[in-house]
Amino acid sequence: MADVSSQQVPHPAGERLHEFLLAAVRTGPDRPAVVEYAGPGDIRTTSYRQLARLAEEYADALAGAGLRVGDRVILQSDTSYPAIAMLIACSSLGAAFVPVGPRTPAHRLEWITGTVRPALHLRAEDPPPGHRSPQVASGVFGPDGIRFEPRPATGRGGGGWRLGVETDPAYVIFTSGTTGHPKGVVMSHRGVVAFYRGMLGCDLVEATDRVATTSPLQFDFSLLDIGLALGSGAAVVPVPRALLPWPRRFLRVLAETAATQVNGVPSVWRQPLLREPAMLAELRQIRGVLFCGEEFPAHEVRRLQELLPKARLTNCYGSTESMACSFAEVPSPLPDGQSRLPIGTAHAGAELMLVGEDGSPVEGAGMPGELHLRSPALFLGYWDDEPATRRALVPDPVAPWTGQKVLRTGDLAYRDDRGDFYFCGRVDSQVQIHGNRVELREIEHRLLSCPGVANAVALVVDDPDGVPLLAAVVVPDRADGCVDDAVLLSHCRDALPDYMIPQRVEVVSELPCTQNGKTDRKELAAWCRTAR
Ligand SMILES: Nc1ncnc2c1ncn2[C@@H]1O[C@H](COS(=O)(=O)NC(=O)C[C@H](N)c2ccccc2)[C@@H](O)[C@H]1O
Repeated sequence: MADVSSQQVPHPAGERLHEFLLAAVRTGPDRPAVVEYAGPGDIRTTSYRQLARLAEEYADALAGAGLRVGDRVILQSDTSYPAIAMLIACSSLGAAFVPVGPRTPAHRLEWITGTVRPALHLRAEDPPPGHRSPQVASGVFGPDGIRFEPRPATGRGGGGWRLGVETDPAYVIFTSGTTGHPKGVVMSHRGVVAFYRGMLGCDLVEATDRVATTSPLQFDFSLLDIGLALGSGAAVVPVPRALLPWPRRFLRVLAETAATQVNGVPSVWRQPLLREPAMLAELRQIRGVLFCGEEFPAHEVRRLQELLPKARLTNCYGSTESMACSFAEVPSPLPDGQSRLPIGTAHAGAELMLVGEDGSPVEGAGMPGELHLRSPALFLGYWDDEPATRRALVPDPVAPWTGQKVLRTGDLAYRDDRGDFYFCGRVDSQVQIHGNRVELREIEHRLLSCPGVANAVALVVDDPDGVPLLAAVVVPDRADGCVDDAVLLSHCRDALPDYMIPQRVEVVSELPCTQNGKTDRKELAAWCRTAR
């Protein structure tokens, strides 16, 4: 029986993900590890002992199916008790899990599968119809085990026996890429555990807490939530994603599961604040709210503080290449004149620094520069993409001779006179849509591949309520000047996740250009604001 719990002495090669996540089995085996909302009045609690046991059952079945150190496993599921047990099982066998959403478009799943060449594609029970590569063994998993379809050959040939060590990949998360395809962020056990250790130093959560997670498994925010809860001996509360668009149902989940910490991108709060303030104010058990992925508008922060005066708000900043790196407590109440939240400074064990265009450190308060992160939690690199990796992991600008690499975040920021950083934009065309990282060029690649489109630009414009939305401006290649919106959007849906589908399409005869002939995106954005 594979032993994935932490009863064994931590692995001589260093602590790995499964040992970190199950450490609480030793101190509180019967404490709640996962609290699931199965419907009104139907709350299902799983203990650390039960979680460890299911992970062991999965690990045995996977080992019996021939899974080995270094293999990859596509894990297609929402965040759930079985999914958490499965990622623990993969970690215990030294296999890297690749989380993807249940409704990942076929093109995207096919591309990810062809890129990471997984040994196994595992889907949560009752999966929606989706892409399955005939070359890849697959299975369906749930609380009762794994059902392989067909059972993959055991004892696969080639590649010798390897020992799992902490510098091995723990997971690969695919995020938007500028080449028109997503890029795989490879995170090691050492990196993710180092981040978790730094995060626990912020004392955000206690063992009696229940941490509601609202992010999909393929967004590393969910992995932060799982590590924050389980690393603290607390419980994870997966909020069913189908309920998030319905504020009353979302808040009912928080009430019935007695969630005390609620984590999510800022936009999860937009509708509850607008439509159910009274119901939100009744959730007095909530003592912490953590958000990340994009800026939380100050007026919404103030409204949330009014409704949940006891809750500590934490602005978490970072990128998937280090999971995150800073946790700034929001002043309560947010001072009237303050329109922007600080992202603070790096968590214990890491350092954020500003670098100017000339490559030298920027020290003074108020001076903008590009954030660089020096940390043991940095990713290993982008999957099979050395050039992109070299652009992201660069020599330490302060001491390039050491060989140490630091993460070049692409984020612009400045320090205030207390030394706290404030995010102030990007150096490229990456944007955040409801907390999701989006390379506009990936959308443009897809738009341009649609028959009938001669040119296309994707951009973010604010709707009349000031909410950012994704717009596509296309130039048809036909003399009749028409592009069928429905055809264009269907073409996008075949390859892009839902948050990357343009919410507005404008057809123009030509794109405005700057003097040097580049598309004038500022002019285009201004035109979009007036075009409706
Ligand atoms: N608090 C912020 N204010 C303002 N802009 C931000 C902020 N957090 C990110 N961002 C932006 O989002 C980019 C990272 O995008 S991402 O790689 O998809 N990762 C995320 O958004 C989530 C990130 N991995 C994470 C996961 C779990 C907890 C915290 C952070 C950053 O480079 C920033 O541009």
